Amino acid sequence: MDLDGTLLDLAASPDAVSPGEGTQDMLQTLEAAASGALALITGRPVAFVDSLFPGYRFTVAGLHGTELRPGERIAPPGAAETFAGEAPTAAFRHGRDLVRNAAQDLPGVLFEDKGRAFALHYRQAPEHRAEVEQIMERALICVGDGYLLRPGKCVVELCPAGADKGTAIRRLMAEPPFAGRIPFAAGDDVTDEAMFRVVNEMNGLSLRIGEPEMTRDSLAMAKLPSPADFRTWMRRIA
Ligand SMILES: O=P(O)(O)OC[C@H]1O[C@H](O[C@H]2O[C@H](CO)[C@@H](O)[C@H](O)[C@H]2O)[C@H](O)[C@@H](O)[C@@H]1O
Repeated sequence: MDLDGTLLDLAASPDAVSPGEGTQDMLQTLEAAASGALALITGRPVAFVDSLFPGYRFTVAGLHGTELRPGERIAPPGAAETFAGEAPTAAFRHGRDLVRNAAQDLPGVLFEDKGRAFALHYRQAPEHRAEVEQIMERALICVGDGYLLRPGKCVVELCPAGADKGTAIRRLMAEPPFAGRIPFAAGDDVTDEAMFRVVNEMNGLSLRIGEPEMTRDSLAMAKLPSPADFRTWMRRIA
């Protein structure tokens, strides 16, 4: 499942999210019931996800599938390294610094450094959307080949190309304990549609979270209006 807007309520800034009481226990219960076949598939870095769930490592596909780290139920702590792809190039670091500096001139626009990716958020300053898009388009030219822009909810991200949430599902489904199961994927954003496409191809179940006007064109076969509804449903299953 996806995190922001699916399991977690959306917040004003990237750092202001919290899983809320009981969510970690619920996920661990579901993970145990599925013999470890539960993964968090997110645009966040793996390290940020770990910080949300202290003392426990879930299986996480981070940075839209760029990073992959098996959880402690399927690989003991210490044994499970994060696969993170290529290290950032000098051009990437230069592009990132340009964007960080440009954000300082736009009140309410937030820069998020995610290691091998970065994002510019305009949730608190929607009037700057066009400038944010232009800054990120210039950054893409600056970092060169091997990267792409991902527009999301009040955000534009610059990420390594070559992976998305659909490729993350394929990689997970090729290995135990996921292999041979019917996949279920839940998400709330355009970047989650890649997961739904793959899960639907595998005759699995796909669920998009969001109000009906936002989810009308989704590939997902089922819809729920909010993260709170999703958590209630997951708790019932747990
Ligand atoms: O794939 P996800 O787990 O859904 O992550 C997508 C991006 O989510 C975060 O941004 C979004 O959530 C913020 C906190 O609620 C919100 O302020 C922002 O407007 C949303 O776009 C995160 O900051 C990004 O790094 C993720 O890629």
